[in-house]
Amino acid sequence: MVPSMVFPALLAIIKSDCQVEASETPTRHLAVLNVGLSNGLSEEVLLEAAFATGGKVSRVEMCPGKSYCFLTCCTPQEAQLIFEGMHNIAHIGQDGAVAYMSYVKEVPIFEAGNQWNRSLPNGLVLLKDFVSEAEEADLLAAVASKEQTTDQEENSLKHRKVRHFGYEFLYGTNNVDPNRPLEHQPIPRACNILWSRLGDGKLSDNWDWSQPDQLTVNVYEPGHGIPPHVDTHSAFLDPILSLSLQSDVVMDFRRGQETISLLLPRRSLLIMSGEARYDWTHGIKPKHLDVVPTAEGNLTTQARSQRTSLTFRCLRQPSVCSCSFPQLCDTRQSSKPQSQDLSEQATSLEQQNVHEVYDKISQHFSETRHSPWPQVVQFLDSFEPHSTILDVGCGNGKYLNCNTQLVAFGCDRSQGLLEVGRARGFQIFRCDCLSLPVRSASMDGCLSIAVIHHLATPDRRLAALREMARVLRPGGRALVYVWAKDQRRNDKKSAYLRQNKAVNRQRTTEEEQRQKQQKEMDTHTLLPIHTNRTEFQQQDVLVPWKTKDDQSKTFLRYYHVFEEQELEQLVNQINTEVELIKSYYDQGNHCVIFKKL
Ligand SMILES: O=C(O)CCC(=O)C(=O)O
Ligand SMILES: [Fe+2]
Repeated sequence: MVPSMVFPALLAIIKSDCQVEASETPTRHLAVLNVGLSNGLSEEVLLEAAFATGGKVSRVEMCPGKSYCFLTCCTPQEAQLIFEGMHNIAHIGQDGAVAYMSYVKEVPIFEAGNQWNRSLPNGLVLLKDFVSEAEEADLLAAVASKEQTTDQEENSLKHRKVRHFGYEFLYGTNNVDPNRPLEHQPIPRACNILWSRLGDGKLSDNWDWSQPDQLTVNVYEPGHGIPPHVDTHSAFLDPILSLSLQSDVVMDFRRGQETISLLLPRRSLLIMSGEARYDWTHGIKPKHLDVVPTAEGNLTTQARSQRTSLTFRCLRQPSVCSCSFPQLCDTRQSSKPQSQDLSEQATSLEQQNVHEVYDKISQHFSETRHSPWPQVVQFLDSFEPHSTILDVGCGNGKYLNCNTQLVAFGCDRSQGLLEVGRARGFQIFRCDCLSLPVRSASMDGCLSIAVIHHLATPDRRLAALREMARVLRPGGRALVYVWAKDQRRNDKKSAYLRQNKAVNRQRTTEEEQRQKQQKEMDTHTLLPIHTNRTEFQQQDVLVPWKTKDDQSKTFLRYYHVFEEQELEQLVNQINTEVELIKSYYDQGNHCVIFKKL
């Protein structure tokens, strides 16, 4: 079969997208059509299917926002194994997408996904070959021995099996009870070989402890993992040690949206201290295969086998943490009021930092919003004359008269902005985007431009999309724009970042003011105040708005800035039958068009 004859349309798309040419004879490279990030499929499910064919993959390129991806093998023969085992045969992911393959002459390289070539989080140290194979066997025997597990059943609820020594780690509270040491189950003596190996080095200079008093043993079968977490600050001192036995595994460290993956080889010791212990989460994805870097700088897949890890910690007493990393610190968090539930907190945040702010800044805000975005206009122009369009969160109504052939309505929460729009003669009404007073299936099109990033929980953002899906008629289409966390694409700064240069002179005073405001707020909120016209460090932020007349007066608007693919994933969760028909990045915004089926 000549694949390029079979899927000319799909191949034409990848050719025009990434200048990749199909090859009629086998090469090392395969394009996998119909399998990609935009149809919700991950590298992992793809690799499992490829692995099952017996062919070995040396590199994977998932393409941001696309429904295809690429695999590279060491030889064309390997690629052929995968081609023959998968093309039009393999059903990938939960929905069973059929994989269509084609040999290609080469593979494009995308910037995304390179979480390997980054430097490690500060305070993270990996000591390879920390124990010998003989010591590994002794340690495994010591932590497995039956006499020591008498008063504790292995806990299979957590998938992986866990066993504790010294003190039990209580998963209900994520803490230990210092008054209840496991008297009959001390840390096995076999572990003592480890401390002398650490004791004399510089490594231990900043440590809070010299010998651990708590050990958790985790036994992972292939496919098991541990969710991203931080070991409770108030429960344990610095550092945390983890010895890997029996199998390599990849551990992911995350801070905000940054992810760094690290291969923990069998018999290595991982030391998490300082920032790595307090400010980054660590976790292991529940997978059978890991993607690991090769010495040549490629990626390859590696099957996991059973892995046992020994995590050594030392209790903190009293259990009050005084670290300087508030983000994940339970001591800091618990001093904040926690009385309201999440949705109440979300509504009050939106009330204070969205609705009230827009009401106050409406006049000035409206003056800064005049030129319509070309791609939004293009979307509006794609409708037949006399189509009904609802702009949800229409602000001053600038999209309502772009195409006078349409019957366009707008709605907004902000009384101030509505007044501006009303004065311009638009048909607008006041409502909340979570409950549109509009009949179901009545609109040909919906717009939501820079609106749902002001909603403070994923459920509320999804609910807003569902409302739009509800009011669309079958066949109707919606366009949604949200602010992207990533304000730079292909090395090009968004308009928002580009303004930075112009205001450089003010920068220091702005930054000082921001820090001052942040200090004042710290006692009741953990949301960071963003420094305007710089890249986003976090997804949930307060963005300052300075009024025109009184520069000293700053309003803080709440934003949830979106990660790559986050908006697409929300669209996939809308229950009404909708189809994502386009997603793109436009000057600092993630954008989707979806259609009601
Ligand atoms: O398996 C590991 O290496 C880590 C275990 C861990 O993070 C924990 O038990 O808190
Ligand atoms: Fe941990």
